Amino acid sequence: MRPAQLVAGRYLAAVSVTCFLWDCLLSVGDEFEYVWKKRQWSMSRICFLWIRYTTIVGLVWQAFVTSGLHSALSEPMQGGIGRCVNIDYTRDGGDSCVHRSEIICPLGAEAIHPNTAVDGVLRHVPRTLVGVWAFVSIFDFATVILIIVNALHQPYRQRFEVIERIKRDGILSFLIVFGEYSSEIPLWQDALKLTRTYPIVGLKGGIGPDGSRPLRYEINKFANPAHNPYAKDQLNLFLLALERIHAMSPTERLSWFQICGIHGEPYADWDNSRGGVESAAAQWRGYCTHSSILFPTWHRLYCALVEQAVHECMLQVLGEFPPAEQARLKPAVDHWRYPYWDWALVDEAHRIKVPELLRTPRTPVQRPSGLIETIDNPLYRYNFPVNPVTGTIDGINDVIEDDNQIVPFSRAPYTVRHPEMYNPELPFETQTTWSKGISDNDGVEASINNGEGQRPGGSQLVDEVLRLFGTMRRYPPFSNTRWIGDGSVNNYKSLEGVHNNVHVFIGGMTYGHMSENEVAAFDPIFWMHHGNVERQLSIFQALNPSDHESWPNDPWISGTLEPWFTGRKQVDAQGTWTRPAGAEETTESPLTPFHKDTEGTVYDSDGCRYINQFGYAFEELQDWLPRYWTDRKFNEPLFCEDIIKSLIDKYGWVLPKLPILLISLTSIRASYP
Ligand SMILES: N[C@@H](CC1=CC(=O)C(=O)C=C1)C(=O)O
Repeated sequence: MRPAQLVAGRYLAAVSVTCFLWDCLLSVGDEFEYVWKKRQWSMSRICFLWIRYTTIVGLVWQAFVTSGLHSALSEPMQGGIGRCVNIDYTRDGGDSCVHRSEIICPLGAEAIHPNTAVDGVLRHVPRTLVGVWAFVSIFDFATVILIIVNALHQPYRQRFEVIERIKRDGILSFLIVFGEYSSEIPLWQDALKLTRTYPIVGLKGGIGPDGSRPLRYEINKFANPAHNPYAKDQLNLFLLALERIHAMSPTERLSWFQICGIHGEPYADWDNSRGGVESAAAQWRGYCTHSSILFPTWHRLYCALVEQAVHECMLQVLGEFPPAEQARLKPAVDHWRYPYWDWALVDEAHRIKVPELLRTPRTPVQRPSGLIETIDNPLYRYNFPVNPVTGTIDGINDVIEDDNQIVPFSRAPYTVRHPEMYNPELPFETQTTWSKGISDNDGVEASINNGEGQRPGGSQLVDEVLRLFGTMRRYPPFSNTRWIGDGSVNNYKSLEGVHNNVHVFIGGMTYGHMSENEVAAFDPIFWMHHGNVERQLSIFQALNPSDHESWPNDPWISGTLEPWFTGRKQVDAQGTWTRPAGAEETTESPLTPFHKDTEGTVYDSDGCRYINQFGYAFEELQDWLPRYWTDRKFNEPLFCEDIIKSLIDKYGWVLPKLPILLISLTSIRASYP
C-alpha cells in the first residue's frame, strides 16, 4: 500500500470510530428503554445487539490495527482480523533510507501482502480470503433484512420510527464503511491479483508473421548500435527498469527480492506454490533444481520469468515519457529481450573479459523527463533491503561452508563478486568489500582466465563449451552433473557442470554471492550468466533435433541420439522446497513455482520444451530466415551447419589444441547429405 493511503486509512479509521461511538452514545437511552428493559428475547433484539456490538468491536479493533500500535500482534491473530506491517527498509547499507510503509489490512493482512519483515517468510495467499468477505457481507445483509421484516410487524407508528432509524443508521454506516474500505480498494485489487498465479508466457512484442522473434543479444552486441538497431534506447530503458525492480518492496511478488528469492533463500512460498519440504538432512530448501535432470528446463522458465517481470517495469517506465517519446520508444520496448553474457568469448589476446556494463559501479541514464543522471549501476550489484531494527536482511542467513568459514550474507547490504575472505574476528564494518559491497571484477577475470582452486579456467572454459556441442548427443548426460544412468557417452562435462564453474569463478573461492546456491540469483550477473546457459541449451536442442535417429558417421556416438528425456528418470538426491530428497524426476515433474496461467497450472519440462513459445531467439538460431526454407520445407541440415560454423567462428581458436573435437564437429557436418 502506498504511504498516502496508509495515512488516509488511519485518519478514516479514527473518524469512523469516533462517529460511530458518538452515535451509539446518542441512542444509549433508547437502547436501554427498548432493548435492555424488555424481558422477552426476540429475533430483532438479538440482531440489534449483534450488529451494534460487533460493529463497535470491529471498528475499534480495526482502528487499533491501522494505528500502527499493533506490532505485538502475533501469529494466532493473523487468521482473524489482521495486522499491520510498517517497514522502514534502509538501502545503501544505511547511508540513505527508504521508508516503505506497507499495508494495513483488515482480515488477513499477511494474506494480502506476504510479510517478510516480521519473520522473513513469504506467505501463501489463501483463496478463502475472498470467501471470508463474501460471508461477512451476506451475513450483514441478512441481518438488515431481518430487522426490516421484524419492523414491519410492529404497529404503524413504531414501524415508521424504526424505518427512519434504519435509514439514518444505514446512511451513516454506509459512509463509515465506504470511507474505511475505499482506502483499501487497491489492496483488494492486489489481493485478487495475488490469488491468481502469475502466468509465464514470454514476450509477444516484435514477433513477425514469418515467425521471426526478437533476439536475446549477447550483452556487448545488445549495447552496440552496429548490431542492435535499438541499442541506445533499449539499454536506457533496461537500466531504468532494473533500477525500478530492484527498488520494489520485497513484499511484492515481482520484486527483485522475491524473484531472486525463488532460487534459494528466503526459504519461502512464492506464487501460491506451497513448499517447506524437509525430508532429510541433505534436503535443499530452495525451489531451484541442481544436480537434477530438471536443471535446464527449470532455469529456462526462471529466465523467462525475469524477462517478463523486467519488461513489465519497462512498460511502466515507458508510460512516464512524454507522449511523442513514448511513440518513438514503443518499438524498442516491443523488441527488447533480456541480454546474456557469453563468458566463453575472448578478446584479441584470447582473454575473457567481464563486460564493462556489468562491472562499472555507476552508469548514466536518461530519465523520462529528459534529465541525464548517473545512477548506481543495477547490473553491477543489488542493494538488499536491510531491516533497520535487526541490521540484517530478513530471510537471508549466513552460510557456514564445509571448511567452517562463515559467509556474512545476512548482513551484506549488497551482492559482491570475488570479495575478500570474511574474518569473523574483525568488525564487519572494517571488511569493506562486504560491508560496502565492493566487487573485484579483475579478480573474476583472473579466475576465469587462469582457473581457480580445482577448477580449470580460461581456454579450458572455451573448450568445455565446444565439447558440450561437439561430443554430447544425449540430453540426460548433457543436462546435469549427476547423470549416472548412462556411461556410454563421452561425458566430458555437462551443461550444469560448465555452468557451475562460472558461478564459482564469479563469486570466487572467497564465497561471493554467485558462489552459493542460496543467494546467487540476487547478483544481476546471474541472469546474464543463465541467459547464456539457456542459449547453450537451445543450441544443443537445435543441433540434436528429435527426428534424427542416429549419427552413424560420428565416431563418438555409439548409440542413438536422445534429444530429450522422455521416459527417463533421475533421482534427485537433494530435493527442492517442493520435492523431497530422493524423489524421481521425469519430463512430467512439476517445475514449481512456475505457472502457465492464472489458474495455478504448473509447468513441466514438456511444457517448455521449445523456445519459440516464449517469443525469443538467439543469433545462431534464426530458423525463420528465408535461406532455410524452400517450398515450405525447413532445411535442417543447412541450419545445423550454420550453427556449427558460428560456434567454430567464436570458439574455434582452441580447436588446434583439441583434435578430438575437430573430428567430432567435422563428422557432424559429414553426417548431413
Ligand atoms: N554450488 C556450485 C556452484 C553454484 C551453482 C549454482 O547453480 C548456483 O546458483 C551457485 C553456485 C558448485 O560448487 O559447483
